[in-house]
Amino acid sequence: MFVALRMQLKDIFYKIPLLATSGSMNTEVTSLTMDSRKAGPGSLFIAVRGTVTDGHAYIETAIQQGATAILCEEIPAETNPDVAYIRVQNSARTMGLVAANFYDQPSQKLKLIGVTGTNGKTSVATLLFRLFRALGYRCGLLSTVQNQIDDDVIPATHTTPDVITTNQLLTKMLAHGCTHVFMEVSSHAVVQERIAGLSFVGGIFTNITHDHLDFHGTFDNYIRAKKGFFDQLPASAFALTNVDDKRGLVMLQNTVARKETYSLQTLASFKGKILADSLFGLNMLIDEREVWFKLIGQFNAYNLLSVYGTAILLGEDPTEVLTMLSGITPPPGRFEQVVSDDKIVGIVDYAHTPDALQNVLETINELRSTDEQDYMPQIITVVGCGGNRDTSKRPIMADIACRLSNRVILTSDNPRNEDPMDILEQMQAGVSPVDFKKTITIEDRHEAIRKAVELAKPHDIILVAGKGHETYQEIKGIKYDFDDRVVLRDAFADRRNQ
Ligand SMILES: CC(=O)N[C@H]1[C@@H](OP(=O)(O)OP(=O)(O)OC[C@H]2O[C@@H](n3ccc(=O)[nH]c3=O)[C@H](O)[C@@H]2O)O[C@H](CO)[C@@H](O)[C@@H]1O[C@H](C)C(=O)N[C@@H](C)C(=O)N[C@H](CCC(=O)O)C(=O)O
Ligand SMILES: Nc1ncnc2c1ncn2[C@@H]1O[C@H](COP(=O)(O)OP(=O)(O)OP(=O)(O)O)[C@@H](O)[C@H]1O
Ligand SMILES: N[C@H](CCC[C@H](N)C(=O)O)C(=O)O
Ligand SMILES: [Mg+2]
Repeated sequence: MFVALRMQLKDIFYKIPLLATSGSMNTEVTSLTMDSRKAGPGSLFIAVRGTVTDGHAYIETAIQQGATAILCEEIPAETNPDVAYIRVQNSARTMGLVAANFYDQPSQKLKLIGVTGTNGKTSVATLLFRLFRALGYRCGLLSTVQNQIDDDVIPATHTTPDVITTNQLLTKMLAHGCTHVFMEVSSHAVVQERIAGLSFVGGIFTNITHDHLDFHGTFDNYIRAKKGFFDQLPASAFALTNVDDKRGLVMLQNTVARKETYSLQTLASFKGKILADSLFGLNMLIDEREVWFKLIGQFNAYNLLSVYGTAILLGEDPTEVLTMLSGITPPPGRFEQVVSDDKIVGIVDYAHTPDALQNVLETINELRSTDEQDYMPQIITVVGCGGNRDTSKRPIMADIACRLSNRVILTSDNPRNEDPMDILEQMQAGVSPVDFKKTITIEDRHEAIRKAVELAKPHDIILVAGKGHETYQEIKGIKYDFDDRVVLRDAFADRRNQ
């Protein structure tokens, strides 16, 4: 059911602090937008200062396209008498409050849980979504891979959508009868106020390591951004943190939410222990109960523990939660295995940060040594680093790949607007002279994966890192079809036919 929205400015700005207004607050608004290109008759255009340009420069364009009201930090020198202008301190933050009022506070009408941290957000949010569906609830998911309303998949453009889109999606979720929504909260989203005005019942912190220093400048700023999410939680919410992470408690320093912890190493509200970890899954002890899970690796033990803790904090029964959780599969592109007929194990994983790459490779190294055959399988890693993103992680990731693999093929991963060879040279700079002979540099990712398959012998493990679920390779503004899993599968098939 689609209900056309129509609201007067005085209702949209109910209880929102304003610095100045010009024009009538009885003006009717039928849509919200922060992009002049999407403004139409009856729009409220919100001028936001961005990283590339300033939305204030597009106020006139938005009015020409029919916008009847403008929310901004600076009212233009020349105003249009038919348009209402509202000046506020921070238009990005106010946009969140406006969106919540316009859509009638959807986040307050369901249980919204946010997940933040460098790695594990998609994994934890998706596991929660799958768990709560298995427990019988109608659920929503906002994640890097996709947004979802029960079975209905809505493509995602960001890890955390802009706040107007989020409120629209929450409204659809409510209409569908969803009671629980799990969303990723990226550090960009916190800084850009994409979560302003949302009402969370809980927040989860996974971990924090090196990433996005291009955007945040320093590691301290990055920590502050993640912490900003917990600072915003209300007293009625819970804040669940990983105390095995050095910054786990820092995250909760200033929150008024109820503090809860999880750990594999120390005393915590939710305590877990790994009993066995293999290519078939994890055996863990959680709250004195022994359970087998389908996920692999220590990092997934943390993800599972945070999911368990969240479910208990939301009032679910421990035994039922563990029973359901033991049957749940990982999200796409997270340690996804593609095995050849002659038993080469391909692993496609979204590890695109130094910490994630290290975790995945350490896991592969540990699991490899427990294999039964006489032959010690070789690890061949195919990896690249994204263009127009944090440059400082490039040499570090190449070094980690070399230290933890027998062969490394350096290749492209969404070069975007950069020259792929520049990125590859920056990666090569991190490789020690001793390790250099392990590496081959092949700019074309397709060729790189085929080379790995050509080099592999039965039982070897090929890790294709960085793109996981992605189905494109972005080069100079164009997204070409590309899927690591498909390329790997095709290369295995060609090997069989040779
Ligand atoms: C660096 C960054 O985060 N950019 C985001 C930001 O864009 P921006 O600040 O560059 O915007 P801008 O181009 O300067 O424009 C400023 C304003 O003018 C408006 N405008 C602009 C042009 C015009 O003709 N008319 C007009 O109205 C724009 O709509 C915008 O409101 O705000 C936009 C609207 O919300 C986002 O789409 C955009 O995401 C870009 C595409 C992006 O790639 N973001 C990535 C880095 C990101 O956000 N990633 C995180 C996950 C990271 C992780 O944890 O791994 C995510 O949450 O997805
Ligand atoms: N708890 C964890 N700790 C460390 N590494 C993890 C953890 N969970 C997953 N990983 C690794 O990080 C990769 C990305 O995981 P995931 O997609 O869940 O993270 P994310 O935080 O959503 O990433 P993004 O910032 O791109 O949205 C996985 O493919 C895996 O290699
Ligand atoms: N959310 C992350 C994903 C990075 C994935 C990697 N494949 C890349 O393109 O760098 C980003 O937009 O920075
Ligand atoms: Mg994610």
